[in-house]
Amino acid sequence: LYNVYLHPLSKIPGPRTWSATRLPFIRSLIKGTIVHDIQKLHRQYGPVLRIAPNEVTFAQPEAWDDIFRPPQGQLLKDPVWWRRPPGTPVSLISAIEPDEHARIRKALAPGFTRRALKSQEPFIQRLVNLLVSRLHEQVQAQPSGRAELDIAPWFNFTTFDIFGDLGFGESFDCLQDSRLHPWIALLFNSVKAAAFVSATRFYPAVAYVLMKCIPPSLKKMQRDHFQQIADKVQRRLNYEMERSDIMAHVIRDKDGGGLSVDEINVTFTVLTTAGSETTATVLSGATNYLVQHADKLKMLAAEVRAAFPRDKHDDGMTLDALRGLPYLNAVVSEGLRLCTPIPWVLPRLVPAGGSTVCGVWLPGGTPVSVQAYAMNRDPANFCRPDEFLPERWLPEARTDEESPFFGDRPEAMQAFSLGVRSCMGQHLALAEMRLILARLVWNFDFDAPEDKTRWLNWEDLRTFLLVEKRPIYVGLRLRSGE
Ligand code: HEM
Repeated sequence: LYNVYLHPLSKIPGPRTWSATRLPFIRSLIKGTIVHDIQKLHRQYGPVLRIAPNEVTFAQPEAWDDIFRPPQGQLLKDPVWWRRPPGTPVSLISAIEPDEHARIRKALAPGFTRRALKSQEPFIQRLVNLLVSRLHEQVQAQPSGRAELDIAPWFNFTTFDIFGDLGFGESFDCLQDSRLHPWIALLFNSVKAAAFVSATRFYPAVAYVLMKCIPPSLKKMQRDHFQQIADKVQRRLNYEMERSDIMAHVIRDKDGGGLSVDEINVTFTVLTTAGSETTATVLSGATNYLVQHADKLKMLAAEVRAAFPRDKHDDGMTLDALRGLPYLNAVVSEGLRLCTPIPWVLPRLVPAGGSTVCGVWLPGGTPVSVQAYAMNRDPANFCRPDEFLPERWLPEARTDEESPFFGDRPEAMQAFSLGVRSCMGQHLALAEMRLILARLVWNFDFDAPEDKTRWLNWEDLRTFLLVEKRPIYVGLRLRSGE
């Protein structure tokens, strides 16, 4: 009764059950329906929504600035989600205190600039070449000349291999072996459990008991999982030759008092997932939409093939050259909008003394978050929001008043977030997505599965901190005439 009627947040719209206790939120988190449940609640209650007794979430473009780059200084991450077990080293992602975060980010930053990306390009190109050859083999193994396969793992193979190469100087060899490295397989298998463990954090006593109940074999598995990355880091640190990868900058900075080996280990463990699974999700989602929208796929293939004529090999597709293709960029942006891999950016805390977010005054200590999924699919921000329409991102949609997308609010979509904690890997992610999509449509003719029961509806996927994995079947044959 206190929470519903007397709490300082009692005037914020939201369902009574969610305002009264944290339990409906937790149920939704464990079921994997949190993103969709909150989207429905936003439709019903508006862009400012109370989703727990003490927490408010926003689906309004202004929330990006108010939460992630307010003029009075950054709002800190909510420790409920990021608290580390005592004695464990801090990583870039778990660092809450601004000075500590800035120190780690500064050590990593030189490895993520546009200039650094240019020197990393040969590593990326080599692995995307390998992806194309592997898919060639899949097609050639079919007497009909058409392979129908689940493309999602192939994107994971490629993005994890790329991060492995750029981060540790050795790829995970997923493309080489055409299978997920056991480290990644275990990561995917533990995602649901991770959502469950996160849910217990709201009840420290439950979390304590749960941690005590974890069998020693599982704890060992967790230690071994971490150790594999620590071993990779160690091998890279011992590497004698100069290599223009992400770690090279960290090593240079280490001698100048940068990160400790423990901090490198934990930071690169989280980076492996942050830098690979995210990009693979968007690539899977965009490809899923493309094969189900043959007209858009045709336009993309036409643009890429015209820019890189057939008499030249597709090796000429440099990252720089691809940056200038408008339809390719539009497809990537539409993929980021509809299949955003971080559909709900975890909460920040309103500073002591309280503050105003989207015109609503909130007491100090209130967790506030942004619902990217709800915002990206809100008709107030995007015309025909649930449809895959890359045209909305073309430059003419901004200038032509007749365009149905003239009234879109592109600033509502901030897939990489904003401010001092925005995504460090956005140049790399965009480059990978452009290159992989372009190389695929240049080399292959894609289509949707003949059996419609194999079509995936992206909205059906659940979210357990990461977006659920399901097969994305596509048909592919060698580009016609070859
Ligand atoms: C399509 C792909 C990607 C998307 C949509 C994406 C999105 C995001 C978002 C929304 C955040 C902010 C999270 C928060 O504040 O809670 C973030 C943070 C971050 N991302 Fe990405 N990301 C992508 C790919 C990558 C890649 C390829 C890398 C690096 C290899 C990367 C590295 C990072 C890092 C290091 C942070 C933490 C920054 C900090 O706390 O200072 N991301 N990303």
